[in-house]
Amino acid sequence: MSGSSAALQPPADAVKPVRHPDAPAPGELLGAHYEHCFGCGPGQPHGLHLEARAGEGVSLTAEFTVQPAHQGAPGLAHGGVLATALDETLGSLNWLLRTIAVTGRLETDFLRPVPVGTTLYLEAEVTAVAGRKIYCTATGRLGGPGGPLAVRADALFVEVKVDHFVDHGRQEEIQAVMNDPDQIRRTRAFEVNP
Ligand SMILES: CCCCCCCCCCCC(=O)SCCNC(=O)CCNC(=O)[C@H](O)C(C)(C)COP(=O)(O)OP(=O)(O)OC[C@H]1O[C@@H](n2cnc3c(N)ncnc32)[C@H](O)[C@@H]1OP(=O)(O)O
Repeated sequence: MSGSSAALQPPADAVKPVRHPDAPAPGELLGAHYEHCFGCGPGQPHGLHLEARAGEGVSLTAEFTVQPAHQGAPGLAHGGVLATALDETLGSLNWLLRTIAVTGRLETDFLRPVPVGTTLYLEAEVTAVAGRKIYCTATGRLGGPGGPLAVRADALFVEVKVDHFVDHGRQEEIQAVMNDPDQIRRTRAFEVNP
């Protein structure tokens, strides 16, 4: 069974999402938003190393190859890892809106088992925006963009300020980010250039 709950139905005053004029061009790789992110960071040995690429409008594609470290059952991807891949892909959409947002709700359907060694081809798009609320949807297919549908998700992201991370993140990691001028510049650009 699939289909999102009432909590993920955009309200009547929701509007269509608008791609930010400074969003990466269609086809461009988005790059990691944080080196140690479990979803996309190159500094996480057992992370997903998911690579997202801008699409048309407020959409993107992403790929993730299931590694032995991602198993739940023998030889199969753990469902939580697959949910992470969907979450990360959906979160990457916010680069196209140039908005900082975190997952408020994520509803996932697991339709087919995903073996270790499989590359999951993900597609995501923002469907509606209502104030700070960003509604989006994603699919993951086996072996190719036209392959069998294995997972899908609907989600609500909520826009936050950079202070969200500064206030709640562990001091050690926050300080390390604060000491990295490139990271600060990248993040602040979202706030002063909405
Ligand atoms: C450095 C940069 C790097 C960028 C970093 C990017 C990281 C991306 C990583 C991938 C994505 C993640 O995993 S992010 C990590 C996982 N997520 C989190 O840690 C978020 C934890 N939750 C929270 O911090 C909070 O609950 C928030 C921010 C989501 C919402 O709190 P808030 O700011 O006080 O806002 P609040 O008033 O409660 O909610 C605003 C509106 O959203 C609705 N809303 C909120 N939550 C829900 C919900 N679960 N289901 C339905 N609706 C909800 C409310 O009803 C309300 O609607 P209305 O009354 O206005 O109609």
